[in-house]
Amino acid sequence: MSVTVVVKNGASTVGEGPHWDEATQTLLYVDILAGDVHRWNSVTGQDEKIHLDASVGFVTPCRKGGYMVGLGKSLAHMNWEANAVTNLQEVDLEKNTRFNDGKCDPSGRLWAGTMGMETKPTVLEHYQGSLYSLEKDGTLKTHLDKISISNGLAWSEDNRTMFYIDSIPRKVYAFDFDITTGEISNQRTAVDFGGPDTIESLGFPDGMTSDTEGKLWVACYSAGKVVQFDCETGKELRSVEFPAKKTTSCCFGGKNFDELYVTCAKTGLTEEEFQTQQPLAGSVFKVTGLGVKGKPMYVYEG
Ligand SMILES: O=C(O)[C@H](O)[C@@H](O)[C@H](O)[C@H](O)CO
Ligand SMILES: [Zn+2]
Repeated sequence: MSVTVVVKNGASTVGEGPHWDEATQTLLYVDILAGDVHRWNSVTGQDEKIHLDASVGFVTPCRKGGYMVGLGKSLAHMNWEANAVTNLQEVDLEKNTRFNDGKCDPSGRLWAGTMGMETKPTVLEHYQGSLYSLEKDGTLKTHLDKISISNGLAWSEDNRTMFYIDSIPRKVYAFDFDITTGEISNQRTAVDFGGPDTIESLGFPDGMTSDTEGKLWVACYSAGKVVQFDCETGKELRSVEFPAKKTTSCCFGGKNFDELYVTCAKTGLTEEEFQTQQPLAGSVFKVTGLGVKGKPMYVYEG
């Protein structure tokens, strides 16, 4: 197994939301607080970016062209070439929140959640966020409220379970998932990161993905790790370490979906800490030789 840097310091704030675009062999990711969407071309090695006028929590391609982004409190469609953004839905009207992580489910519906504004990483007013879905017909549904940091999403191989992270309780939740109606029910804890004594070693669960064996790969923010968990037992199976502490999310990519791409944040480090301790903060990493695979990511079908 080896970890390499593919985009050194690609993000200047919070690198997040990696999405492998199979058709173009590019990796999309966001730099949340900078308001930037990045596109790294694995063939040419070029990293291009587009700047939007609010924070951007996630990016995901649309079947019809362009991308969906979580822009401030809006779900918006972005046309990269035209540098044009169209707001489709606005949420949390009375609240001081922003969209954070988002991802499409196996039927092409978009799921995304919000969080309160952090005064520094992981410090924020709790319970201000909600989890939403944007149906393929463009309607918005609210599924959960009182979320603190809405984060990673993943679905089981049989599409009957949805996994979802709220970073502050430090839990990966499982729900029964009805792919036809898009309803979630029967919330339980799949992985519990444990009590305060485990913050040092495991950090906060952040973004995640699943492999073809149905195991979850969870980025452990502030621990500099991505950990593979068995979602049936909640047990840690394997751990991959990175030369940056604020690991935020991961996805499988590459021609065979056997490479794990990992984003991380720089926000919260002083310039001195960045220079002397974590000069790779904000970079995008690639892990090869894991011996597991993911599969093509879902896109918005609306
Ligand atoms: O990456 C994210 O999802 C958030 O936007 C970040 O702010 C951090 O990860 C969070 O502080 C720890 O969970
Ligand atoms: Zn996240």
